[in-house]
Amino acid sequence: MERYKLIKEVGDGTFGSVWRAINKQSGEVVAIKKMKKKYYSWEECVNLREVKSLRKMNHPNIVKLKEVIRECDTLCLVFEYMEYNLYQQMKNREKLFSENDVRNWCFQVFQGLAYMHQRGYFHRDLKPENLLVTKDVIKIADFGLAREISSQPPYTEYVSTRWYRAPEVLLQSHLYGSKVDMWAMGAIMAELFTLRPLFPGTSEADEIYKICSVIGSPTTESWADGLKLARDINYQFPQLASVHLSALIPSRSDGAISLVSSLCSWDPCKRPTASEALQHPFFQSCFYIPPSLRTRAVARTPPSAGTRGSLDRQGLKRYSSALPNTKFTNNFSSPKLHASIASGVQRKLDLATEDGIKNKKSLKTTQQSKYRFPGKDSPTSMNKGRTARGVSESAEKLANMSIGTRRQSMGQSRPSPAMKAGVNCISESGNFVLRSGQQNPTTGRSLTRKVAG
Ligand SMILES: Nc1ncnc2c1ncn2[C@@H]1O[C@H](COP(=O)(O)OP(=O)(O)OP(=O)(O)O)[C@@H](O)[C@H]1O
Repeated sequence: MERYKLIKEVGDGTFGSVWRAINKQSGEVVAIKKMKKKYYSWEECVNLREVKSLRKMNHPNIVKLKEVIRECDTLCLVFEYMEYNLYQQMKNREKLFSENDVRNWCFQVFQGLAYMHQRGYFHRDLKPENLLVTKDVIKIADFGLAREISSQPPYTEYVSTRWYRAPEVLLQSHLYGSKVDMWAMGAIMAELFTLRPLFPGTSEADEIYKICSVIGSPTTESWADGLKLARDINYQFPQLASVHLSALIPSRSDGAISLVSSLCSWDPCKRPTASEALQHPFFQSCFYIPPSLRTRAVARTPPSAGTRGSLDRQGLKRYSSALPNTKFTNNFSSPKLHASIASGVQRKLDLATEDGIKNKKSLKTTQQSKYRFPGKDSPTSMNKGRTARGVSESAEKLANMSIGTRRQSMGQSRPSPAMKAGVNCISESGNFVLRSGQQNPTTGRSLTRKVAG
């Protein structure tokens, strides 16, 4: 760690505090995530989900893990540095993003997701805070909850930030998969368009209520499996009609509305895969430029997005049924500040109401979304209890909405017994470098929690 100079804390998440730092030798600016938990063995570090999954990823839209260092039982993950997260981009903005901005970002994220899903991983915690931006390039970060698709369900940990959490996870399905990322992307896309969260639930029950009030309560046709999941936990969906998304996301193209609508389908099987999303007519003007083919001529284009001349017929056909009577045009209307958006509804989770799930009122009242500040009082903060206890509590809470409970069995990895602390390092190349005896007494210090920027 003495090779790096820490400059400024730029993020404080559940698992680690993130610092902007400089590599003293090369001058390279990096982001160093200092994990809060102590790591008493190197095995523990290399088996960490974030390390295991990220080491296998090499994609322009996935944040690069450059180095892993264990020093004095503190684990530090060294990443390429990114300037902002998407939430920071949105929070103080008054003017809406253009449809092209949203298109370019989403096209890149879907490429990262398609790569990740094809490699057998899904992220499980996509949210604006985990999408990092430098100039017009966007990358997926925070693989702390990433799962191998081939790993054996049931998945029992507390998963994803509530506002972006897929209905099958809210209903405690143990068999969910990569489509949870697609749901989250639908919610994120809508938020990018309006600068307001689409489903700002104040509790898990309210989250389902908010979803029902936007996409309508599920039916046998729209999600038979979901009705069964609800029956299993004695949960009754509130009966609500859907609202056309164009009313909530005004002044956006039919293609944009159609994509958000298909991503936010109750039934995971009806959500497009990331590769299918890339074929959606919304992206008809985008194309992928493989890194090896990039030239100076396209240097100003985001590394993985460009302009595609011709409409992808297959994509149009696939999606023409998503919204009947939808015409796909390239005629994107200029964003107008909708009155309700201009009024500045933002988000802050009322923590007091989180437990109000037992209060049946929470199922009936549509809560007003409020301002949210990064790292504080956000639904993210609820993940601070991403523990076995958190799961059983949430399961119980949801079941308490009506009658009866279904208990989950939960496993949580226990830290290995303390081992002699040394300095371990794994580099970008994937080679292990053991640097024992280079302990830096200062690196074990505890950091104050502070959110910068
Ligand atoms: N590579 C990076 N470059 C710049 N900033 C970063 C980088 N990685 C993370 N950050 C900042 O730090 C914040 C927290 O990082 P991260 O999500 O990895 O931590 P976490 O403890 O896993 O958080 P969470 O509570 O979301 O699980 C991010 O939202 C982002 O603002």
